[in-house]
Amino acid sequence: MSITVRAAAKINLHLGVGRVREDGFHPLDTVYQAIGIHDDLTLTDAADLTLRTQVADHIDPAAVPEGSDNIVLRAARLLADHAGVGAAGAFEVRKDIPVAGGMAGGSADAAAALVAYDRLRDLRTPDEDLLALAARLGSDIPFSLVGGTARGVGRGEVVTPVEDLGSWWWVAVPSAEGLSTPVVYRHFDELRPDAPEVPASAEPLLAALASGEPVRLARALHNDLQEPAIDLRPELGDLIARGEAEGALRGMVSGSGPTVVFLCESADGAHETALGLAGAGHEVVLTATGPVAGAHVLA
Ligand SMILES: C[C@](O)(CO)[C@H](O)COP(=O)(O)OP(=O)(O)OC[C@H]1O[C@@H](n2ccc(N)nc2=O)[C@H](O)[C@@H]1O
Ligand SMILES: Nc1ncnc2c1ncn2[C@@H]1O[C@H](COP(=O)(O)OP(=O)(O)OP(=O)(O)O)[C@@H](O)[C@H]1O
Repeated sequence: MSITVRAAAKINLHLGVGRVREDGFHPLDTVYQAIGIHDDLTLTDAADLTLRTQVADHIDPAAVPEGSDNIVLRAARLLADHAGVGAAGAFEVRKDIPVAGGMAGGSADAAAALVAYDRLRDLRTPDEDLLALAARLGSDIPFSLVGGTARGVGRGEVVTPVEDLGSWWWVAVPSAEGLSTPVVYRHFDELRPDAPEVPASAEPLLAALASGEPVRLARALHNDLQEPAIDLRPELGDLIARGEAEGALRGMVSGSGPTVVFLCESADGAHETALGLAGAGHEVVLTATGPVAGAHVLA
C-alpha cells in the first residue's frame, strides 16, 4: 500500500519580529499564506525506514540532506514514537519548493510526512497531537499542516486561520544559493538591538486581506527580516526594484529569504512580471496563486 501527500510552500504576508527571547527564538506576529508551489511525498509500506528524493531542475540535489538529517525521517520517527509503533516505510519526496529559500520547503515535507505516516498506518492521531508534534519539529510546520491563510504567534507555531477574500497572484524568484534562517535572525539582532519585545501587529495586513483588493494588500505587506536579508544579499534589493519596474504591485523577501516574491494585480500582471524578470536574466521564475490547502492526501 502507498499514499501520496502534497504540501505547499508558504510566504509571510506580514512578519513582525520582536526582541530575541531567552530560549533563542524570536516572538512573532505573522500572517502565512500557502501558495501553489509544492512538494509531493509518497510513503509505501516497507520493512525499513528509507528516503529517496527527486528534485525539480531548479533545485541543486546536493542541497537536500539524505538519511536521518532529512526532516522527513525525523518527522516519521517522532510520530512513530508518539504512537508507540516502529518507524518503517519507504518515503519518496519530489521537491519543487526552493531549498533554504524562506518558503518552508523542509517544513512542508515534515508536515506531509506526518500526514502520510498517520494515514498509511491508520494511527488516527488527533489533530491537536499532530500540531504539537509539528511544533516540536519546527516553528513553521504547524502552518504547513493547516495551510490557507493563517496568523502565527508565539515563535510562529501557534496558528489560527484568518479571513482571506482574495485569490492572489504571486511571482517567486529563488536564488541559486540558500540563506540560513538562524543567520538571518542573528543579523536582525545585530541591526535592531532596540527591537520591541512585542512584534509589529498583523492587524493592518488582516484588514487588507479581508478587502480582497490587491493594491491594498500590496501596501500592507511587511517583513522585518527583509532588511537583514538584503544586508546579507544586496542583490535582493535590486531584484525587488526590477520586478516592481516590470509591473508587479510590490516585491518583498519571502520569510528569511533569499526567495523574493512579487504580488501582482492579476494573472496577466503575473505573466508580464515573470516574462520581464526572465528577460532580465533570472533563470528561475515561478508563478503561483494563493491561498491553497495545507498538507493533504492526493486521490
Ligand atoms: C523565518 C520563518 O520562516 C518565518 O515564518 C520562520 O520564523 C522560521 O521557521 P523555521 O524554519 O520552522 O524555524 P525553526 O526550525 O523553528 O528554527 C530555526 C532557527 O530559526 C531561528 N528562529 C526561528 C523561529 C523564531 N520565531 N525565531 C527564531 O529565532 C532560531 O535561530 C532557530 O534555531
Ligand atoms: N526535506 C528537506 N527539504 C529541504 N531541506 C531540508 C529537508 N530536510 C532537511 N533539510 C535542511 O533544512 C535546511 C532548511 O531548508 P528549508 O528548505 O526548509 O529552508 P527554508 O525554506 O528557508 O525554511 P523556513 O522558510 O521554514 O525558514 C536545508 O538547508 C537543509 O539542510
